[in-house]
Amino acid sequence: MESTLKEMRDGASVLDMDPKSTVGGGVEDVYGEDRATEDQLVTPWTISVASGYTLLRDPHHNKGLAFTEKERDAHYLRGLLPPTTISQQLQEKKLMNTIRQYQLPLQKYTAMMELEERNERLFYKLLIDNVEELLPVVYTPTVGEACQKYGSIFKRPQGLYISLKEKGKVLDVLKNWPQKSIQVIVVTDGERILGLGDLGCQGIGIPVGKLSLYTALGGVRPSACLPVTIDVGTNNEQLLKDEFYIGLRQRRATGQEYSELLHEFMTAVKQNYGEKVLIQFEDFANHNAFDLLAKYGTTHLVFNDDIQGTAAVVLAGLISALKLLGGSLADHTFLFLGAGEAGTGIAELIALEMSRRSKTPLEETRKKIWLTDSKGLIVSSRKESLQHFKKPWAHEHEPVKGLLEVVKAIKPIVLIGTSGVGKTFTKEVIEAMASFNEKPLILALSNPTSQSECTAQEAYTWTKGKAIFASGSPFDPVEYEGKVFVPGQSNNAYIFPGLGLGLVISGAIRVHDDMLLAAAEALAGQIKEEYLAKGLIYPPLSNIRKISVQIAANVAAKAYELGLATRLPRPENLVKHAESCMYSPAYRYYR
Ligand SMILES: NC(=O)c1ccc[n+]([C@@H]2O[C@H](COP(=O)([O-])OP(=O)(O)OC[C@H]3O[C@@H](n4cnc5c(N)ncnc54)[C@H](O)[C@@H]3O)[C@@H](O)[C@H]2O)c1
Repeated sequence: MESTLKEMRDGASVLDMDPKSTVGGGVEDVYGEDRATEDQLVTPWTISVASGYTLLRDPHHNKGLAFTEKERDAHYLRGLLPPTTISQQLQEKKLMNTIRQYQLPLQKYTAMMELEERNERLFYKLLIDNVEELLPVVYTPTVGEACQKYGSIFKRPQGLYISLKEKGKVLDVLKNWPQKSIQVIVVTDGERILGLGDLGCQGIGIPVGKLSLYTALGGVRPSACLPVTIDVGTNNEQLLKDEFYIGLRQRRATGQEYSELLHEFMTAVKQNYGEKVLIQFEDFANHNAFDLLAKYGTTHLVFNDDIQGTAAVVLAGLISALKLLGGSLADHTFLFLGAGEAGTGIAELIALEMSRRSKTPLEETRKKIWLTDSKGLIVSSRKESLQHFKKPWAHEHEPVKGLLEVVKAIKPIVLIGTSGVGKTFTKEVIEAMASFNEKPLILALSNPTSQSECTAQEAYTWTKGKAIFASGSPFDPVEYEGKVFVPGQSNNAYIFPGLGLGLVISGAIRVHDDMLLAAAEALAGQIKEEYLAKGLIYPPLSNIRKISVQIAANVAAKAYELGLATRLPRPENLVKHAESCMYSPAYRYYR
């Protein structure tokens, strides 16, 4: 153990250590806490053994009133806690009672963040057991408000801040992070936070939230997750004037200065953590997002959730919806409002799936898909002035402006909102969709709720109950003429945790489009007739850990098939293997 500790202190990768110390060749577990079964004793290692007051203030090992009598004796806790001993279940009950009493979502968010800083396992226990209730608290929509007000609610840094001040020293900054065996990094530059625009350094709330879902929904160990904000300034005037703003007080650096800092970060990550660390780009503005993905996609294990994760979750919903609509994807026409990262990313994956299934060239299958941006329908006469990622969608058609006119001209069966602008699916638009479709499929994907293109209530009432509806942020069930409609949540939270787990357990070194298709197919495979009967095109989020296992296994299988996996030999049963690698929040007993 002495030598292991020394290696940890020196930053040696766990992969360099005794191979028996890893879980079945899967997710590494430096502390051995997930390796032992729950009735075995484990040691609460930090760098030294934490005990007494320090142990109570160490969120990784603190159990509060759940410390047993024996542990209180062995770890110098006598007198530091009131005499009662309670179970993790009772702690969970108490905290859920408290959280439910808060009226404002932001109060619930703050309570959850404070819990994470106090008792990490209890935080994850709450999140996993109450996922449908707490996902909107730690993730969209509340995380959006938290980012907007981050300066005021900021208490302890929850991630790594890399600003222009750190240029030339990024590797040293990474070394300051206490955990050495990182497997997943979520990084943002804060320029396009949800549909809320440029929130600069305060965008850190998004990587923090996403990574808590990597653990809760995908089972990646919390200590293997690293949230990062790259701070190159902000163009948000309100934040620049806000005395509580926590970021650099300057306008955004662009061009060479921007790309040099990003490049230094990408290089340092690979140098410090190796080739198998997953870097998820999150909420970058589209003028950088596509270029970063293209630039680093061939040298790093990178993934853009807005472009690729959204695409996989929407494709999964569409594959499920075919059971209600009939026919194949290629038999239908799709229209997007919004031709940015999410819109073009989804469109491309749909076209790819159609192409693979019908053995038709991609250029042909793209013609079933139409996109609209702020200037109207994307058509060939606009091609010269279009951004590069919009060009493949410039089909032959006369120019059309206004969504209602576009809907009438294209007559899609699927209408997808990805513009980030709320209330754009008006009554007239939705009624038009219902006038020529028996079952129009309406996906209002923009986040948070305020930016949703329409509400679930509007979609069901304006189509007189004909619509199949899903949205990016959650909506409650709607009763229309005696029937209850349950809106699905088309959110990439269904995909990225399982996808990440699949990449980690296979030791994948690149993300390939076929892995996204594999993830989408695994998710679609989880939809049952009973859900479809209620109008749901996604399975309930309460099953998410099981869903993530299926996604991880499918993604890992694809990684092995493509020769991109490095954890050899390939485990025979990938579903069982994925399951066995997942983090459990149950308390461990300390010797
Ligand atoms: N549900 C999910 O899982 C999910 C995932 C990713 C993104 N999103 C949401 O999708 C939205 C867009 O994200 P993005 O990354 O694609 O942003 P983006 O900035 O890359 O793209 C926005 C697009 O909308 C267009 N647009 C803006 N105003 C418009 C208008 N009035 N009419 C028509 N088009 C307009 C822009 O020209 C651009 O093409 C955000 O609200 C984001 O939160 C949801």
